[in-house]
Amino acid sequence: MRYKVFIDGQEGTTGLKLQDALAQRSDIELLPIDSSKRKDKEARKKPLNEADIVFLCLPDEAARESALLVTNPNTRIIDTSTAFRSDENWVYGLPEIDLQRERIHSATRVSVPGCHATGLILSLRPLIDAGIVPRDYPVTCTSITGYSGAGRNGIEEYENPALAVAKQLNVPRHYSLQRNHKHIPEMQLLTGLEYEPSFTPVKASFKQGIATSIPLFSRLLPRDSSAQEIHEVLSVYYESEPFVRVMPYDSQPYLDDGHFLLTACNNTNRLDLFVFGHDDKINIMARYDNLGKGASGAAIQNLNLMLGCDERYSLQV
Ligand SMILES: NC(=O)C1=CN([C@@H]2O[C@H](COP(=O)(O)OP(=O)(O)OC[C@H]3O[C@@H](n4cnc5c(N)ncnc54)[C@H](OP(=O)(O)O)[C@@H]3O)[C@@H](O)[C@H]2O)C=CC1
Ligand SMILES: CC(=O)N[C@@H](CCC(=O)OP(=O)(O)O)C(=O)O
Repeated sequence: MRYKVFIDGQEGTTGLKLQDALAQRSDIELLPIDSSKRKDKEARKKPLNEADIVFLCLPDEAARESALLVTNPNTRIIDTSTAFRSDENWVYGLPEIDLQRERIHSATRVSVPGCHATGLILSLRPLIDAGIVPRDYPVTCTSITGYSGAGRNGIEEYENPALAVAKQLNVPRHYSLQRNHKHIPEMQLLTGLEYEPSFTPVKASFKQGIATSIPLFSRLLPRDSSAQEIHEVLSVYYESEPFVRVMPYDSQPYLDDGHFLLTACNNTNRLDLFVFGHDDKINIMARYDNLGKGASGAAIQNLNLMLGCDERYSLQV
């Protein structure tokens, strides 16, 4: 069986990566669209409704518009934008938690998690489910990401030497300083936290790779859980996951002279989870490719689950 797939937004960062990966697959026929018509509503309607699976790789507003253009009940949609992640009619595409894998398999509408949200949710959800981190814990998280997360315009800005000098883009930049980043609603919804996490993203002058870091204090946890206990819970939770690797406890040997290498999962769909800590202080870190498990890789993982084929098909571990 060959599935018809249409990528709406196929000339953008996420769309291009998806296209490259799917063009190699014998089980998929990519439906074309004339480049000059790619923003034309009428021209998009045809492939949107001929496809078995549609990927939306568009800004939020355009994704909402395209989803409404799909009237064929047999067309299933995978959306990479923020538009539907908190929508109860859509399945959140993070198979590693709870019953999401089964839900994704039978879903007609799947939203791909936000890049920053992926690290926070995978770090905390098992601990909240186990009662180690209480739902009212005051969670804070810092995430450092490569500039490709900002899409085509962001990439052009960083890769334009004159602009990069004028705007001092060689220096890491904090943003969403009002603690209002667009991933906060999905972070709260999918962890079940009572309060919004205090989330600080930082964009830096490297293209690809992301790392989230979440500090916890044993004395604020109901069972005074230690870093080692937290490591054990995460290891068991993700034991059989193909893409989540819980690294050995307090992995000093994996560090470069005490420094964390956040690009180590680039060009894979893998996410590495680390637990560091001593005495009262615990630090949970996740590293992955913002364009892999943070975007296109996660989109392909969801596609594989929806089609019932090997979850790892065309993905690097
Ligand atoms: N980059 C990343 O790491 C991640 C991105 N995402 C999300 O995925 C989506 C795509 O992001 P990304 O690929 O980075 O963004 P890009 O800006 O690189 O690409 C978006 C594409 O959509 C096209 N487009 C814009 N408006 C319309 C429209 N009305 N109709 C049809 N096409 C349109 C753009 O064309 P043109 O350039 O000509 O305007 C561009 O080709 C976004 O919602 C983003 O938030 C999700 C996870 C990670
Ligand atoms: C570097 C950078 O600006 N990153 C973007 C997120 C990229 C992303 O993947 O977010 P969505 O999937 O929700 O669009 C940001 O933090 O807003």
